[in-house]
Amino acid sequence: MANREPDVSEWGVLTATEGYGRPDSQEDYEQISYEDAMGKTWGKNGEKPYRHAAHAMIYAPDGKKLWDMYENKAVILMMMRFDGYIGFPGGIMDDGETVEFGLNRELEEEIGLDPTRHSFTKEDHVLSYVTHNKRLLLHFYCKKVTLEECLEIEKRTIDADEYGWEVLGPIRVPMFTLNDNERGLPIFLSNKFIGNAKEELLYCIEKENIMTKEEIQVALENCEKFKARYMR
Ligand SMILES: O=c1[nH]cnc2c1ncn2[C@@H]1O[C@H](COP(=O)(O)OP(=O)(O)O)[C@@H](O)[C@H]1O
Repeated sequence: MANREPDVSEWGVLTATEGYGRPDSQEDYEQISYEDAMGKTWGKNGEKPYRHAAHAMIYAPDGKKLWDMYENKAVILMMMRFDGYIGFPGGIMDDGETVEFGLNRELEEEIGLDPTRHSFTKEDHVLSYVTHNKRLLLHFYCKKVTLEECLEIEKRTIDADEYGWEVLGPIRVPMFTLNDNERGLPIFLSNKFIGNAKEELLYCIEKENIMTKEEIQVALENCEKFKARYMR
């Protein structure tokens, strides 16, 4: 039988969610307050309302030195997603779920986080955004844990239900820069990140006093210099 492109209607469950995972433009992410995101029904009359999604950064202060030279300022957990983008664990809320309940459910499914030990609450909320393109209200959370807890959380990720499917593996952000000013965090920042995950990462690095605004700026400038030389 001749090869034939499957019709979109044959993609099954993917057709319902496929739009959410698509590459997107940074301009479409507008920061809003948590109250604004929660306080009204988003979407025009007669259209399906926007959905909520939540993602989270788990980190611990570090201090270990790479080759006895480069101090790793923190262990920050991200992940390689099914689509090749780097992001934080989390996802879209099911109907009727509160955002924090749905976030804890997603974290258990995606990284095996034990909700009896590390449950996320409103206290951990950092930022909210709306993206009209994807009709999503995005919420971002951040939690500091001890280094021991962080390493244990990281280990559990490969036993999670979604490991090997939606989540292809945990990733640590290199929180150091080698003395060529590029290898480490600057080159890491040249990766492809889903949604506004890169901005969320940098926001939390500053907010949690892991690096100063100036240090982050230098890393971003060195990332751009690297990209100008090696990427098209
Ligand atoms: O780490 C993140 N930070 C910010 N937005 C994200 C992140 N990960 C995903 N998103 C956004 O949320 C949408 C849905 O998230 P995700 O793909 O995790 O949901 P799902 O696992 O329920 O399908 C993505 O298409 C993207 O726009």
